Amino acid sequence: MKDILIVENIKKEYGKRGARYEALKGVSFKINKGEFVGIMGSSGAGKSTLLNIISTIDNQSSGKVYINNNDISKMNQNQIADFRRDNLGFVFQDSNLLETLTVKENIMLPLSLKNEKVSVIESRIQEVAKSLDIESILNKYPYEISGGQKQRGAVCRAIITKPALILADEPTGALDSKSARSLLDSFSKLNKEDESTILMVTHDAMSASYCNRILFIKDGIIFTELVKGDSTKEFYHKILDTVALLGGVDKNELI
Ligand SMILES: Nc1ncnc2c1ncn2[C@@H]1O[C@H](COP(=O)(O)OP(=O)(O)OP(=O)(O)O)[C@@H](O)[C@H]1O
Repeated sequence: MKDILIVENIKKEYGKRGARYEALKGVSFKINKGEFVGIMGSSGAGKSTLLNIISTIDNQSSGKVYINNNDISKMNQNQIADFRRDNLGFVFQDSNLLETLTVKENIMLPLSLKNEKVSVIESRIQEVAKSLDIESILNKYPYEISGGQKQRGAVCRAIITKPALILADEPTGALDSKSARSLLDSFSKLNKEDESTILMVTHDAMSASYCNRILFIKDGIIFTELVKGDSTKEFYHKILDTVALLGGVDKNELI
């Protein structure tokens, strides 16, 4: 099985001497091609810090990150920008679609920046729009469509380059539950049918239950890991129990 992501003993310190804070205290894990992995943990546990390092947006204090066999700490700023564009797809809580461009223009942006041929761009847009069921809104502007449709547009933009790894930070955080489920169904479909590898940070147990595996972070370390078995319902309840154990949420509030 090919490792798409290898995180080796990552540590991250913030602040200067005398006021140092260690946000990550030695985090190690691997993600195989075709896995859909969730990261959970209470506020301040270090999830965003970890995702920012894997995203190449921030640097670790020590440790290694390999994405698709590349040691990202060895790259200069130009190489990192190209690497990010070619290998990573990002989906955030807000779609971040550019308001002055149509949905289609937003989605094609990463390929336009690569000077890809128009015919290639056109056929790839049709492919991703069909897969995310947004063919009918391609010519609309972001202000003309719903939050769920915007997020599906953002996913199309993230996958148009066929990235090795999709990084999603609370992608359903701003959606109602129906739109959230529809987006998560799309992630599952991409994962199962295209073997897309997805790493998703979420606070939400329902969203997490779509993953194959969850890493729980507490105080800068991986506290535990849950692997999905045959039953999604059982997995969901185990997630709730673990979240309660971590002290993040009262289990009874979530049911
Ligand atoms: N730039 C920074 N300077 C100093 N401390 C920071 C910085 N960024 C994060 N921290 C600290 O590092 C710890 C981990 O923060 P991080 O944002 O990774 O947590 P998180 O798990 O993503 O939390 P949340 O779920 O609330 O977003 C926190 O204690 C935070 O205060």
